[in-house]
Amino acid sequence: MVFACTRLTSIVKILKKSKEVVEESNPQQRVLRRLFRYSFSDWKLILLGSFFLFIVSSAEVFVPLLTGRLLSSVAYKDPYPKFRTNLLLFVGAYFIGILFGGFRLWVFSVCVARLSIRLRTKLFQTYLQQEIGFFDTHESGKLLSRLNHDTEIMSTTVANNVSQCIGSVFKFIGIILVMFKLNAYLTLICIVGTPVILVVIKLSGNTSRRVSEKVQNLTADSSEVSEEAIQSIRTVRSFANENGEIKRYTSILQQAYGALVAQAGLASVQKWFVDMGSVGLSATILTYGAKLVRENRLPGSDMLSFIMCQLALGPILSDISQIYSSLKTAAGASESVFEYIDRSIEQKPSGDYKPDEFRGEIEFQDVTLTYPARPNEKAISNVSFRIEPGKTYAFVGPSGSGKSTCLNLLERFYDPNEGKVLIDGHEIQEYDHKYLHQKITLVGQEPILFNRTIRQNILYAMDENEDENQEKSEAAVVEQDAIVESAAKEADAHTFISGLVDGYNTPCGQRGTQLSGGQKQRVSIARAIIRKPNILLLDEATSALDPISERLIQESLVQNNQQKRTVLISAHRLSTFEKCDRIFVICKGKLVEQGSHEELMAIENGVYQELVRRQLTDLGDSQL
Ligand SMILES: Nc1ncnc2c1ncn2[C@@H]1O[C@H](COP(=O)(O)OP(=O)(O)OP(=O)(O)O)[C@@H](O)[C@H]1O
Repeated sequence: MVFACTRLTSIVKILKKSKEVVEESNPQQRVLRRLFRYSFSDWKLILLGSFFLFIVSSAEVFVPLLTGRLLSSVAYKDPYPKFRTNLLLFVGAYFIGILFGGFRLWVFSVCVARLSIRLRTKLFQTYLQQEIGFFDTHESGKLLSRLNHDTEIMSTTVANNVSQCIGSVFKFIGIILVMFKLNAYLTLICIVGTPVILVVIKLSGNTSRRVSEKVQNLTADSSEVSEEAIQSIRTVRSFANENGEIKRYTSILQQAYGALVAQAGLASVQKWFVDMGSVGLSATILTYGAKLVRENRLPGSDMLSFIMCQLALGPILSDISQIYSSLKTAAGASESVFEYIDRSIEQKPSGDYKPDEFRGEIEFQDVTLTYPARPNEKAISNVSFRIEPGKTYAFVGPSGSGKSTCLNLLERFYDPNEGKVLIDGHEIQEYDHKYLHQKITLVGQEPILFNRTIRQNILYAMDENEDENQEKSEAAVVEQDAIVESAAKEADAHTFISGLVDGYNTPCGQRGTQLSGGQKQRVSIARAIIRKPNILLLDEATSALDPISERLIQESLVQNNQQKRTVLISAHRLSTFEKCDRIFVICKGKLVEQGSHEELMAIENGVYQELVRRQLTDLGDSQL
């Protein structure tokens, strides 16, 4: 007895010490604590679920005791009244366990769903607030895997474990109390054996965490590959590289399979140890118990109850071992999710400057930008220019020279590493985010449409459209339709849209794949101008259009610029830029020439002159 107690105390000390060391050095513990804090915001539900669990566990604890009593009542002279009472109690305990078990399941499933929603919303919100450079350096497949897969692991594991853990603790305490009541010596044997099993669980849990981290990373890689292949199916098909993509995908799955097999093997070994430990314990108890019964120190029915209690302890320990290893899995998933949630945005936050008057005068002062994905290469360096409001400017130059980069800076996709971008004399960072993007709109090189109708895509730019579910009056819908139609006309899109069977209600497909390149460009121009921006940025926005459509759009946006917008165009075609008020010639990230078409043509051996000459002789600009 003394030996048993000493052993128990030393094991408890070792466990305590190792816990302190692990807590200090192991960030996983911090991550898990944080995850639990997330789930504890549903404390009322958890409390309710715990109450149901308490009832279920209490009912289950009484079953072994009642079984023994049921058996001993048969030995009475007139066994039936006693037997009936015990039978009723026995069935009642089971019934209560089943009934409240259902309630418990329901409450904890609600907790899982709520936690999952909270985690996903938080992570999605975090993603959307990151600077654009973040998306240049983080693969979208990985981000989506964290959002869909890892948050699911976190919520199910945590909520289920909270439930399982509370249930196991209740049952464990209840059963130990019943066992003490039946026989203290036998109970002490049980208690001494239990920590040994717990140490096995702990040791295997550490390895299991490493393996599960690997599985999660490989799962993220596989979603990256599959997502890229599906999104680029046209390129895959045109190079007949379906098998190559399948091979890439299956090779990652194979690696994940290897890790999963190792994980399953580890779980089995752990289960063997735990179960074998339980069997060893049972054999010891049976031997000693039989001796006590033989010596009339313990009634046979109590021995039976004790064995049933001890058998019930096995699954509880097994549950605890599973809780431990699945918590390790959740810790792996949480680490990467929290890493994103905690990421500090590497861009100065927008200010709150919202002037009543916005003229649209732009100034670049010695601007240099290095993209985060290519930190050793300057995309543009020391670029300075001034743009007057209400005029049209063009950025011209060879491919990759830095034209789009200048426009990206005006959208604040990136902030300059050096120099300043000023609008109406104020640094662009000072402006309120929403305000700035109401005043400046970009039509990109490869416009992306959403998987919605043409009408919804154009209306995407209207602020009041933020809540799509909001009911609108008939008059408001008619007014909105008129606005959409007028924007589409200005973008020369109305004719082709009206020609479609479903007109403005035609779906565009994912990323606009159900429309032609030129149609997509026109819808995206309509989407940009419906916002009535003061500064319109057109980055190769008409490159896919036929010359007639391009001329029509130019006439409405540039020549008949009734709203006196400032228009900045990045273009390769002479027809697009020659009539602009002023042209900036960008070459290798530097502003090398500026002036009107005529002024630039007058520069002997100038870059612009060469560019035009090559276009006219149809050589293209690739060698500039
Ligand atoms: N997101 C990015 N991350 C890293 N480098 C980039 C990124 N976008 C552009 N670059 C690089 O910056 C340089 C300037 O690119 P930019 O898109 O401004 O050229 P451009 O003149 O608009 O070219 P094009 O006429 O072909 O559209 C190029 O070398 C390009 O490879």
